Amino acid sequence: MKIYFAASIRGGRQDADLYRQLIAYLKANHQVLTEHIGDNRITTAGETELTDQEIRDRDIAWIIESDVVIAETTSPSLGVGYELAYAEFLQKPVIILHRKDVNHLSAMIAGTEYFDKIFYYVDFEEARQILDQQLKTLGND
Ligand SMILES: O=c1[nH]c(=O)n([C@H]2C[C@H](O)[C@@H](COP(=O)(O)O)O2)cc1CO
Repeated sequence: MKIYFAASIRGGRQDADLYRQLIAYLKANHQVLTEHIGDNRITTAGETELTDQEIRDRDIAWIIESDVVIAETTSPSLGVGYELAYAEFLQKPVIILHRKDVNHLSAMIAGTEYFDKIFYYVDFEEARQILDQQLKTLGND
């Protein structure tokens, strides 16, 4: 499957290592269109070699191309919120991962009926198991 992995960049890079681990795991069996999100050379400045319009247009094209959007939402990010709304607009399957006991997921995401696959997890291992199970279910649809 083609996966659009969404996670914070300008919203904060404190979880960049976790994003890298999740992307590496997904890449074993799938194509991840947004591998750069796990690159810890990307700081809160974002991808400085591209203009903001180039980033936005490329990412929307990738969401359109993707089979599923997976968002790690623990670090609040305007970009991830926008991408999730866009995925809803396109009726793309969406899986949301949010770490337990860190902060509350925005009501604008948690309160959207379309987002019915929101998982609260503790660590990479648990996230991996959730993704395994959810992607298997999607693959059988
Ligand atoms: O440099 C970038 N590259 C990029 O692909 N994005 C996209 C992908 C991420 O899922 C999301 C992060 O948004 P934000 O930067 O507002 O945290 O936006 C965002 C930026 C910077 O805003």
